[in-house]
Amino acid sequence: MTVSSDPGTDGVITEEAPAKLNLYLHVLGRRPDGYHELDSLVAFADVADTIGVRPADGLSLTIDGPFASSLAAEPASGNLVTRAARLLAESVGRSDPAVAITLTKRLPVASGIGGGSADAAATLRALARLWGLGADHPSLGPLAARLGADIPVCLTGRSAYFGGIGDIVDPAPPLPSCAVVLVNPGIPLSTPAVFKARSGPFSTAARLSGDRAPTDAAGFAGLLASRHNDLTAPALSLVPEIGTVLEALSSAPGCLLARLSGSGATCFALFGDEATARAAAAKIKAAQPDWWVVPGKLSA
Ligand SMILES: C[C@@](CO)(OP(=O)(O)O)[C@H](O)COP(=O)(O)OP(=O)(O)OC[C@H]1O[C@@H](n2ccc(N)nc2=O)[C@H](O)[C@@H]1O
Ligand SMILES: Nc1ncnc2c1ncn2[C@@H]1O[C@H](COP(=O)(O)OP(=O)(O)O)[C@@H](O)[C@H]1O
Repeated sequence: MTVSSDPGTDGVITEEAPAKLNLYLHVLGRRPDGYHELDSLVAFADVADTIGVRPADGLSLTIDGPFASSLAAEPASGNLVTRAARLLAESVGRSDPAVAITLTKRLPVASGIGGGSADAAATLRALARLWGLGADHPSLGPLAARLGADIPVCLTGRSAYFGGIGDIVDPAPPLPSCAVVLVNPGIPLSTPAVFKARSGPFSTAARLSGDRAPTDAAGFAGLLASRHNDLTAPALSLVPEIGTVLEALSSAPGCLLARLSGSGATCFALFGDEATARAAAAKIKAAQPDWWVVPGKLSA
């Protein structure tokens, strides 16, 4: 996780909020409360929103960046960033968060890469630094879980398995260096709607055996190929364009694996090196100028 010096000369503390990718996602069952039990290997890409915090008279949130307009219609009080700030302030006995927060929104909203969850986790980390609480303050984990199923894994920012409904986070073995391309067709997809559209039998858990992942991207993609994302069929039923995105990624030269992330509609493909990923991204963007197409790499 990249962080700025602590704090910057302008008094702002920044934290990156990277895109989460579900390298595989198996749905194991449905609990009586409607939540689903999951088994997923989660990794992060070097494509991120940025959170900045600085002391102020009261709590405020300013959103900029290419996807700021996607959040313009929602009240700032409902944003996961301000909810995270209020909850952390309450839990450490601060009556008011008294911080000005800036969110630079580069990740598409409601797109299966956990941008909102990453923003909330980055806010918790930034405020823990601003308030001198320490990165392992005992309030952070429980607060993350209260804010959303994906947020505990985003708090660590490292590749991990998640189990339970996303609240059980276990370290994953070191992943090989992999280049990626992320593609979103510009259609938001609601996570509850996708879970609701899921049908059919449940899967079994499929963690990689042993404590090692292959050391090369091709071997790793081969292991992932025998796993899947169980939300692909319901997501496709709601947004058929996902099929076009997966085809564009799969047919790109050098693509090792193309898959939907989370509940979609963002898809990713793995490549052995960054030059090949950049070439694939340029070709897809030229054919589909309205899509969000970003090359990058998986973080360690
Ligand atoms: C599906 C995943 C996979 O990583 O990612 P996204 O597609 O959202 O990025 C996550 O589990 C999403 O986590 P998150 O987006 O935090 O979900 P939450 O806000 O807690 O839940 C939103 C809704 O999704 C459904 N939900 C979520 C998680 C889960 N394990 N089972 C569910 O059934 C429930 O209907 C819930 O009300
Ligand atoms: N900071 C935020 N960024 C994105 N979405 C947010 C944020 N705060 C609240 N939300 C809400 O969370 C929903 C899910 O957003 P997001 O995390 O981008 O999607 P996903 O869970 O599919 O990866 C959005 O539709 C929006 O209403």
